[in-house]
Amino acid sequence: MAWIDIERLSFAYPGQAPVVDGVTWQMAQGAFHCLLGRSGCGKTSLLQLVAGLLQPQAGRIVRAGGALAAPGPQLGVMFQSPTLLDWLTVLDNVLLPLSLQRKPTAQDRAAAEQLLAQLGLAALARQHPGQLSGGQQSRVALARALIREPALLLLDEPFAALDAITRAELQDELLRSCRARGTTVLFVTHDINEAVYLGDRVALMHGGRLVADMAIDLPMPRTQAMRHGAAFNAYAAQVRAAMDGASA
Ligand SMILES: Nc1ncnc2c1ncn2[C@@H]1O[C@H](COP(=O)(O)OP(=O)(O)OP(=O)(O)O)[C@@H](O)[C@H]1O
Repeated sequence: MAWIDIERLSFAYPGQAPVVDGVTWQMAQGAFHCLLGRSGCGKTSLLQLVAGLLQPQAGRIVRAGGALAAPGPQLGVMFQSPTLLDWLTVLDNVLLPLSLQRKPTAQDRAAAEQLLAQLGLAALARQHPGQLSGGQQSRVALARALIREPALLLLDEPFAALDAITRAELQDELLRSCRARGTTVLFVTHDINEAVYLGDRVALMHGGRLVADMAIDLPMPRTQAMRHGAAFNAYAAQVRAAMDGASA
């Protein structure tokens, strides 16, 4: 059974045609699902529906693991812009989802320090976000999304603004973190190579509809060398063809 079962979901902004139009989609627990599509096809709107930040006009989302609050302890969210608070230290930014609800404990602080260390930021814990590079800020935002060990992680083009090398590093760190915790991931991107590298499955959206949901059967863990291999390129070509077919 699917962990998240999206049934004939539709959503329109007031006075407009639907931007999510009868989407049916199953997400398996612990799997990395990429949602790929051209700009404006409705990816962010669908992610916000899954997050509970928008309410559908038709259809429903059934969650086998119980209702997910938005944003609650079971749900982590990360957007393209890191949206860190500059008056807080890096460590306190990571602890923010906890400190909005209660006073962080010594154990919470140790967990945050450990996450920062895993993401190569141990030395920057007492700095403020304005003193960090864009890639370092994205790492802090990723640590903040992971601090409550959410069952479901929703990411909306989180690495789109980064240079290619930093982006590749963060993709590997994200995969490692999510595999280690068994996190279910919905990752929105418009980059075919990113979707194929990260995804167990790549779902394709076009004009508000989900037009394909393809399995990517590449070995785990992914390695950067795979990007140059025949299997990776065959999947990228398959996804590209499906995108071209959808817009033909
Ligand atoms: N708050 C809003 N009010 C009205 N229309 C909106 C709003 N947000 C998005 N839209 C419109 O809904 C459509 C889908 O937008 P959405 O952000 O979901 O697409 P997307 O696939 O995520 O695009 P991108 O890749 O450019 O972020 C677009 O035509 C957009 O202009």
